[in-house]
Amino acid sequence: MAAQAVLRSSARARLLSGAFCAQRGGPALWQHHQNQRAFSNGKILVEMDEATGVAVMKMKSPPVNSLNLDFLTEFSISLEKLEIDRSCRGLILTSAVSKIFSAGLDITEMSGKSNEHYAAFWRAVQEMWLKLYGSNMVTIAAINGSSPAGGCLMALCCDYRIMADNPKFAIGLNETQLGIVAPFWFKDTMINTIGNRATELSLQLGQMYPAPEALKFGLVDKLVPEDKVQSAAAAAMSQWLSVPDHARQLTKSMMRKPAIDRLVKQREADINNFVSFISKDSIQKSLQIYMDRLKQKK
Ligand SMILES: CCC/C=C/C(=O)SCCNC(=O)CCNC(=O)[C@H](O)C(C)(C)COP(=O)([O-])OP(=O)([O-])OC[C@H]1O[C@@H](n2cnc3c(N)ncnc32)[C@H](O)[C@@H]1OP(=O)([O-])[O-]
Repeated sequence: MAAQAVLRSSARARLLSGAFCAQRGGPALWQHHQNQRAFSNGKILVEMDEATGVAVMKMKSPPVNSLNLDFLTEFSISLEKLEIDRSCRGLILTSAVSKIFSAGLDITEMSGKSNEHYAAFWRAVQEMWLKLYGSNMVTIAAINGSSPAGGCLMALCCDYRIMADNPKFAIGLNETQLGIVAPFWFKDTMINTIGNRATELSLQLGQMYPAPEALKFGLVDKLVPEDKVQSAAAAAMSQWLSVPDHARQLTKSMMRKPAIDRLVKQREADINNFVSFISKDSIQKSLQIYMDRLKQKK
């Protein structure tokens, strides 16, 4: 629980100190409408049902919800805001972009930038993971589209995953396909979900799994028709919320704390590793080739 408590109190301290606010012009305010409260930071829309204590967070950064520095900052601010709101017990994470959950880390943030930029970017990726994986809320991913790499990581951070039953939508940690390496905490998150052997296969091959295969591997928990993803997530949420919060939270922390502590202990070293890796000429070349291929495929 210590890591959890530290996460919570440091999140609150940063929010109250306005560290993020000064930088981005302040957190968005709640708008009230009957039993609903909502706020938007631009790339993130949040609607909370006051009767159920469930917030739905929609990622809205077209064309592909790629995770750039702005997006990650807004995401972490939004999550902090919900985390410190005692009336919010559950979070459904989904996408407002058709056919895409998230394309993962924004590759342009990892190409042709300064080492200072890479360090700030990686810290924001770590922050997103620490907050989402360590959240006290029940978190359910409503995966309504493709979800490679960092998008898959976000889904894996949630307690339960429901995906649209469409073989065109794929999910997985495909980093090796780009010539880059998922860090140990991406790997730990996947091992904690699907086990060691399946993770080894997935990570070495950079495998993307179409939705039906993802279900077989346990990468997602349930497939439903595309138009039922949100309602299925809401139904699963009521089941999860029927468990007393304190018992569920302690159990979640018991399962996840070792992985969280591992990153907390070596955050700076992990940032340094990322910066020295990503700034190598050979890695920059690989990313360039991958981006060119993405554009040519059109
Ligand atoms: C060590 C670090 C660990 C790394 C973790 C990661 O997450 S690594 C990340 C690993 N992530 C991946 O490997 C995902 C790669 N992406 C895909 O596989 C597909 O884009 C898709 C399936 C998400 C959507 O297919 P679709 O046919 O619906 O859409 P489309 O393909 O036509 O793309 C539309 C526009 O978005 C652009 N763009 C796309 N993704 C990214 C991105 N991540 N970033 C930036 N830009 C991206 C794309 O170039 C195009 O731009 P244009 O030409 O309009 O200027």
